[in-house]
Amino acid sequence: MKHAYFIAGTDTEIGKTHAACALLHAFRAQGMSALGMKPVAAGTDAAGVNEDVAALVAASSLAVPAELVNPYCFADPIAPHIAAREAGVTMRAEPVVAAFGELGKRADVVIVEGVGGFLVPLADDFDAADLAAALALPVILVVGMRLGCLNHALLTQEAIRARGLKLAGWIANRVDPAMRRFDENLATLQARLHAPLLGVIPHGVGGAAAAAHLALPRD
Ligand SMILES: Nc1ncnc2c1ncn2[C@@H]1O[C@H](COP(=O)(O)OP(=O)(O)OP(=O)(O)O)[C@@H](O)[C@H]1O
Ligand SMILES: C[C@H](N)[C@H](N)CCCCCC(=O)O
Ligand SMILES: [Mg+2]
Repeated sequence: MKHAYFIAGTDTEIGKTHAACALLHAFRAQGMSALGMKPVAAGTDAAGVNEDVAALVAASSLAVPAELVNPYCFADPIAPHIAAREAGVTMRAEPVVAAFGELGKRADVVIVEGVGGFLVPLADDFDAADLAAALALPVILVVGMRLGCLNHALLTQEAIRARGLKLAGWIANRVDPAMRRFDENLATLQARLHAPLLGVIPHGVGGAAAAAHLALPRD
């Protein structure tokens, strides 16, 4: 494995999966093999499929066992620690770290999507930030560009730093095409986030087309 990143977001439903898939395509376009991972997923369809996992698998260049891509999956689209408690499961870092290690043996790049926002609880004394720390990964922050994102992005930057993790870059994802003062908001984030802007993903652009809007992180 040459590169691996933890994809954090300013919130749930702001484009972590969308950006993670774009990054997988961007690395693949450089001739690297790339795998997506979703350690914790909440919400499945009638066939038991989680749409984030399906999207990451579709954007990956290799087929690997599902339990490596997604060690923890719950049916209900609710806060994952609640879904886990109801299922009688106590989530821990170790199975995720082990699965991540296996993925790393098979691909040049592993892109790990978090769950919800950066501090989402996973168990009584364990949250998504702990998971990123256990994996010891640099973080790429996806900012869902809409009113309110400045505060969410800056809080997340502080939380990443507080866990001793590196913010390797950030992606501005245009979830709200009608966001007012987009350019000024983008400039505000560029001034206050201490990491390179990897790109702006336009609204309605995904997959390989979105990859064309991204620069790969330097490290
Ligand atoms: N740039 C974009 N243009 C249009 N739609 C987008 C864009 N980015 C994300 N979306 C849509 O917004 C929704 C949320 O995106 P996505 O599933 O990637 O969010 P997420 O942060 O991964 O959410 P979760 O916390 O559930 O994992 C999806 O329907 C997705 O298709
Ligand atoms: C179900 C959803 N799409 C995500 N998988 C989980 C989001 C958890 C958010 C918890 C919270 O911060 O309130
Ligand atoms: Mg997602």
